[in-house]
Amino acid sequence: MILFPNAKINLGLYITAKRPDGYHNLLTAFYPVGWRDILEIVPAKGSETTLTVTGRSVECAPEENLIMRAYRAVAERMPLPPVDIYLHKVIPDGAGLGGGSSDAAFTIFGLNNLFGLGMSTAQMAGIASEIGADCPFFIYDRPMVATGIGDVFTPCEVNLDGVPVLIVKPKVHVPTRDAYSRVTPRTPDIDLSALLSSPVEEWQGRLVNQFEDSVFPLHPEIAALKEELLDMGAAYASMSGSGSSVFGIFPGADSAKLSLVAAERFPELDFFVSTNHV
Ligand SMILES: C[C@@](CO)(OP(=O)(O)O)[C@H](O)COP(=O)(O)OP(=O)(O)OC[C@H]1O[C@@H](n2ccc(N)nc2=O)[C@H](O)[C@@H]1O
Ligand SMILES: Nc1ncnc2c1ncn2[C@@H]1O[C@H](COP(=O)(O)OP(=O)(O)O)[C@@H](O)[C@H]1O
Repeated sequence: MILFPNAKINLGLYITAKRPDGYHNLLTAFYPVGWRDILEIVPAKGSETTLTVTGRSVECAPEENLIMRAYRAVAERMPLPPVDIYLHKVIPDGAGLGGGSSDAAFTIFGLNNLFGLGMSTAQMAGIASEIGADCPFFIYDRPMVATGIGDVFTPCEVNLDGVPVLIVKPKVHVPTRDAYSRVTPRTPDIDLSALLSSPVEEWQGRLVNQFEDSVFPLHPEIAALKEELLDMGAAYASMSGSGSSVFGIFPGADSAKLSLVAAERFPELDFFVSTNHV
């Protein structure tokens, strides 16, 4: 079975409270984009489950890879044969794009289909929530307003079909835990679903990622990249999640031309132009 785990961006992100367990409640919209890894799951040749990673290197031991954690979380609950898993890593990590969480969620989904495990979407999301706060979203993988720790969902309408979104990853890596430790929670006076259903030209200045307040002073190159996307004509630009990726939304632009412009402007950076949500 071959799967193509996709990345996400956050459209607005507000950290509303610190919880007694150390996690934070937030308000955000998750928006799936077409930057994808390649994941193959096949019945094992031997008696053990294996993971082989190619492409971009993932900075953790194979058994700590979120894919293996997802396999073990399913195997704890039901009989599961060993599998050989092949990951070709494309999505940058430490990027606020949820690439590792997506791999884990697609592993749960893939095992469910490959072996006819009969898990419901809600059961799969429940297992995903043990892997990471971002992980359950990828089981649903459609535009969602999220609250709680990012695990309580309401579908939302975002009118970006066919609109190019340019995502650029600066070289800096922002650890999620550090980013959360620097924010001061506050409750925003905003109706996020209503704002997202308004034209994208009305978002800048009204739709905010609160992580920018603490991440930009530490990493001015991320702030500069956001400004550059606005200079290039983005109707809206923001950092995604806890960074370090920045994205710009370009209504009316030609995606192929935008890719060429990005390749000229950011010759040393990873970037991707996504035109449709998944
Ligand atoms: C910030 C967000 C926004 O979508 O995304 P990324 O920037 O990572 O993509 C997410 O909340 C990241 O979710 P995820 O990356 O799955 O976080 P986890 O692995 O569960 O947690 C990593 C650490 O972040 C902090 N954390 C995470 C989620 C949350 N709601 N509150 C927190 O305080 C905790 O300190 C935790 O130890
Ligand atoms: N399959 C995976 N892909 C990417 N990162 C992974 C994976 N498994 C574990 N990790 C670890 O998770 C961290 C980043 O996860 P990721 O979800 O890509 O973060 P972010 O959304 O913050 O960019 C990295 O430190 C990496 O070592």
